Amino acid sequence: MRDTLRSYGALMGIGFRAAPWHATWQLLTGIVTAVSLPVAALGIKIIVDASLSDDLNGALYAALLLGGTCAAALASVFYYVHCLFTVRERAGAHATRELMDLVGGTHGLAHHENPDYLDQVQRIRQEQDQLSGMVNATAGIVRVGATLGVTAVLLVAIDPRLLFLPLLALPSLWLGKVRRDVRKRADEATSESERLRRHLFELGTAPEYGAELRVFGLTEVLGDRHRKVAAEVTARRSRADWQAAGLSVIDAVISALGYIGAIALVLMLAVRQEATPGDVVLVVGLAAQMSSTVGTAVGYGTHFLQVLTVGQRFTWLRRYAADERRALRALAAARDASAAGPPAVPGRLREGIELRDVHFGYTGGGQTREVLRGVSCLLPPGSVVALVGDNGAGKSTLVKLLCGFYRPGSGSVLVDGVELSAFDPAEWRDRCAGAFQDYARLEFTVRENVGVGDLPRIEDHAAVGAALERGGGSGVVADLPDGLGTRLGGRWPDGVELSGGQWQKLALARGLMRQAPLLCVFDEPTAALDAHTEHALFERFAAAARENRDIGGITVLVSHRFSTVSMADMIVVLDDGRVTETGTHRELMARGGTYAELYGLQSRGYR
Ligand SMILES: Nc1ncnc2c1ncn2[C@@H]1O[C@H](COP(=O)(O)OP(=O)(O)OP(=O)(O)O)[C@@H](O)[C@H]1O
Repeated sequence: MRDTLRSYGALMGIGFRAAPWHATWQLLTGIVTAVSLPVAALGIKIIVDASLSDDLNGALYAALLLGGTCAAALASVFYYVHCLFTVRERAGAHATRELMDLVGGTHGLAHHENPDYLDQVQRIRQEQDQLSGMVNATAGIVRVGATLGVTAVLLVAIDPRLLFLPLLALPSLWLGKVRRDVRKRADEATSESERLRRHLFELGTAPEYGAELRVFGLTEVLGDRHRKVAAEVTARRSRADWQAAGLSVIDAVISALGYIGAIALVLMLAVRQEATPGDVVLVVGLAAQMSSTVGTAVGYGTHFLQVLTVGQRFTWLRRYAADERRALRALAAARDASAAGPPAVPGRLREGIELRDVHFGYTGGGQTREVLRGVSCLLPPGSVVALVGDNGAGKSTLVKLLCGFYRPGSGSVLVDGVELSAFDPAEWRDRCAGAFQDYARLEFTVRENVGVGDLPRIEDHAAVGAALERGGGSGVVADLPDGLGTRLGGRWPDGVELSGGQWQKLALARGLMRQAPLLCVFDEPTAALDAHTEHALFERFAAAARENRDIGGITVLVSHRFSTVSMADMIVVLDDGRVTETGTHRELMARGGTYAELYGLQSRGYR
């Protein structure tokens, strides 16, 4: 219950922080709109009774009441709708911004491997529109409550037995919930098939898979599978729709019986002179309003529960991020409390980076699978180190540990003898640079795309130009209509789409923006480039790294092309999470081990 209240408070907080006045006015004008309907029915009753008893003044006052109520209702409806859209829009922007901060602001990458985290984030991303809907859902429920409340008072004033009419909202609400559950069960039962249906559609229509589908003649197979899965989904969901329709009929019958019962009761009272003709008109009017009020209540109730479910995920994510921040603060406090204070990241590396018996595993499905099994090696200062090994040997994982994205399960990563985890993570990150396999295609201008690699110098055209030159991307820019100012990405009217290799060259340039990094990693960022271009680029990186020797910066290259890595000062061969060989190309060739064997195989393949 506390969690539910907290989620509710969080979503209302978003609405009220984003648009405080509009949110308040939405609630207030909602009440005015809601009350105006039964009050208008009351006005009609007074007019009828006053006219029948020749009370001209009473009829006129009632007419004024009616006119005033209608005017207030009309004005408040307009303002209500204006407030609704404003709150939704501003709260939506506020919520998505917070969502980006919560997901992107989490320090490491480990949470991206946590299945619970991934599941929650995926669902919130799908349902993020709902995050802005709590003020609206609340305003709707308040409206319904106000209408039912005033209606109940008016009916009780005629005869307390008429109270059963608003109470009939309860079975309607219950049936509405049952209908929602029926549909939800059908959605859940078909969610996997639905995901498959979407995946098949995506495969069949995405341009990037077009060539492969045609070569393998898969278009028809995919179409058949899609039809079959879609038929399954539709059959299950239409069964649920029929059940829901049956429940709606029961609901309608109960409402109709209530309507008839209320009119019969008031007519009986009128015959016995216990109710006026105006009372009959009032009950008929209120009973007619009742069915739409109950329908609205069911709609808003459902909406409220849906928004609340997303809100619970959102507060889960907030808590997760807060726990992570707390853990980081505790770490920082521990660093601060140590006698020497928190160590500063060195200006230059003197001893290098040492991996000492590093173990690391990914956790998923309640199990941890060890990927690095006791890795030990020293990356000397000022060196270019190449990491090689089969697919899945653990190269990328090692690179991420060096960047501080993950912490070893056991063992140490020491930077000049100091535990990497002892540094302020942001400070260490500022001294790292490079490019990764999964580089981002930032659809900004070329200057921004590259310049974000060193935010303080994003406007520095010369720095961006130099990084492009080093990353082999100058030729890409030369062909673009507005040079560095060209907008990238095919989905924009003035955007230019690039090839995979061209995007990759920009990602490389981005990774080369920072000045004097202590650690520069290139984790297969050249897979889309041909072997010669990769070789030339890596030679350039290595030359730049050697120029940077005075600060002891270490460059780590990961590649499957042995001809490319042969120029490194040190080659580390990883096999199934263990270092099996280290040395220069010459030393490893002389040893005649795995490296020599794979190098030989590859060079024969190229011949
Ligand atoms: N995020 C992850 N969650 C779970 N397991 C992972 C994750 N990333 C990698 N692994 C597993 O860890 C092992 C090492 O992966 P890693 O990406 O480090 O290898 P790699 O040597 O870089 O491979 P490749 O040359 O194919 O890029 C693999 O078995 C992989 O399946």
